[in-house]
Amino acid sequence: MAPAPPATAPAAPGVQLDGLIRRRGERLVLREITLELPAGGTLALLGPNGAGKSTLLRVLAGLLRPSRGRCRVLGHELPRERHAVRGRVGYLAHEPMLYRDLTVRENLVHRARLLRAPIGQVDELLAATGLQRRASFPVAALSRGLTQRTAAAATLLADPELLLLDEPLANLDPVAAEQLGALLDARPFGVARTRVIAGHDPDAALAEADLVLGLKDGAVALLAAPAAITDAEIGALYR
Ligand SMILES: Nc1ncnc2c1ncn2[C@@H]1O[C@H](COP(=O)(O)OP(=O)(O)OP(=O)(O)O)[C@@H](O)[C@H]1O
Repeated sequence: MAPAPPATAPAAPGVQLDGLIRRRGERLVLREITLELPAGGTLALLGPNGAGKSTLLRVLAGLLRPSRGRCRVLGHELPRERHAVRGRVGYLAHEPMLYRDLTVRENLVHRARLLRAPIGQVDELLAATGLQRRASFPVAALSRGLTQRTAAAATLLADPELLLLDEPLANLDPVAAEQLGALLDARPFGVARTRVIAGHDPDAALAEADLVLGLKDGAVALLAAPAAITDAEIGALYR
């Protein structure tokens, strides 16, 4: 007798890159990156300044087109099927994407409306990020760390399935780093989030990732599970 089909279709991979190339003018900024990250997995991006980490995150966010090769997130081809992942991907950029003249709360309400997220999430996230007392401050009047917390809260609206995080804990004091780290870690409801995290802390990357991509001058210098990576390989990435 034929085996019964699975009750639910397996989840599409969180991220699939196939020969991804991105040029800036004549320069190759990403050179032939191929990888697959299962849904619910965490990919850590490491590499020296200018290696291409932020550029890769921008491609995954649908903000830059691949020059060649393929990029799929949550099972959808970018940029062609970008509409299918709208509101399902949270991108915390290096430079916070906030309106500086609007207050913290106004920024979050505006983003919640755009994403059609329940407005109740704004208060939940203000509390979870310790921003309640600053909710009526314009973003322009916030310190860098508080701005980063606001940007993180905005990223989490609509409970995204895929988080793209560019140095998410930069500028945060230790308490805020722990608080935000926990928020960006777990998925409050349902299955775990898929995450791609760029950073400069190899120890943290090895501790939290399922897969590590080391980029050097846009090329894949390292692609392995943390347990298979040696100190020497990490060292070579930065030489
Ligand atoms: N807007 C731009 N125009 C032209 N070149 C750019 C632009 N943004 C980035 N680059 C170039 O693309 C390359 C990759 O930059 P990217 O910001 O992706 O690196 P990164 O690994 O994120 O660096 P960092 O660790 O410093 O944040 C660099 O050589 C950079 O100079």
